Amino acid sequence: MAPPNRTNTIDFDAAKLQRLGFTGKRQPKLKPVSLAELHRQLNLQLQTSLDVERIVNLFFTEVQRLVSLDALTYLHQSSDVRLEFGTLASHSAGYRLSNEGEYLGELIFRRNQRFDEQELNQLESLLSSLLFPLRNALLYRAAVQSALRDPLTDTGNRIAMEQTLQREVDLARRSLQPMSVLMLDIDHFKRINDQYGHSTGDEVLKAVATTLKGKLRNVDMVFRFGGEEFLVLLSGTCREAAAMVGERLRLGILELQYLVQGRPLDLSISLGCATLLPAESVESLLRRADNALYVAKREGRNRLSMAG
Ligand SMILES: Nc1nc2c(ncn2[C@@H]2O[C@H](COP(=O)(O)OP(=O)(O)OP(=O)(O)O)[C@@H](O)[C@H]2O)c(=O)[nH]1
Repeated sequence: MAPPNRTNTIDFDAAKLQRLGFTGKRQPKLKPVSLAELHRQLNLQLQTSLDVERIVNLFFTEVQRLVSLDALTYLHQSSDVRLEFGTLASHSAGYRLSNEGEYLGELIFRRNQRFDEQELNQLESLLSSLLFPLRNALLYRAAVQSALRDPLTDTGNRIAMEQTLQREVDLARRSLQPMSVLMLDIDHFKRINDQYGHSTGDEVLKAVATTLKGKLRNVDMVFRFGGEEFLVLLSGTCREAAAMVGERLRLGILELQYLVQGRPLDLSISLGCATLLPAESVESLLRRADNALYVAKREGRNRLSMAG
């Protein structure tokens, strides 16, 4: 038998907030003292962080003082957030959270035992304490992310690249996993700007970035760290696999049919590939990738060169 699932929509406008227990009216069968106390505690605790994961985890832990749960899932696709706490269970109660039209994600409570009406009322009431901390954390996350993105190509910017590289190098060292980078540059990009204008140049940059992203796995990261220079970070990737990815990207750009004034542009990229050596620094890894890129340019462009 399929488990009974409940999906509800909650719009936390002012009226709803009142209905959830701030009107002074007692709700049937609720435990007003402990519910009120939990609201008070949640209001204090959830304000202490701007981290979405920490807030949802705190909420999951605290709510269990009133309603037992086995798991909690929180999803906010456009922010790229998917959180799972606890272990999967057969019964669920899902809520679509929004505040005055602003979508704040989906929250699913899960449990092996069916939820009763009183528990659902309590959960719904407690959700109101999550609302504003969660909204603030999502806004903060969006602000941080936009500070790390290149708005033209929607790839990571130089700051993001530096932060991520250091983290990934540390991780690769600790986990003894390989890691490679591809540094790439559009060939004769200046000619495109000179011949067709800067805005066409911008459109070409966007098309190249989109093609690169389309040819990579989700876990691979693309950064635009200079005018027409990109870095692809390939975690868990050895030299041979990185060379294959580099070739795939080179061919992808070569096959890109970008039309200007009805005619396809001749587009190509040159790439330098370097694989992290034991105890190597980020600076050294980048220097080797840059040297390899220089070799690819010198040897005629539209090619991949491997760092020694
Ligand atoms: N449209 C546009 N052009 C940019 C941007 N950033 C840098 N550029 C241009 O990119 C060009 C880079 O030129 P070069 O460094 O000479 O390189 P190239 O013409 O690609 O030649 P090779 O790399 O040697 O193949 C310059 O004309 C810059 O003005 C940008 O954001 N938009």
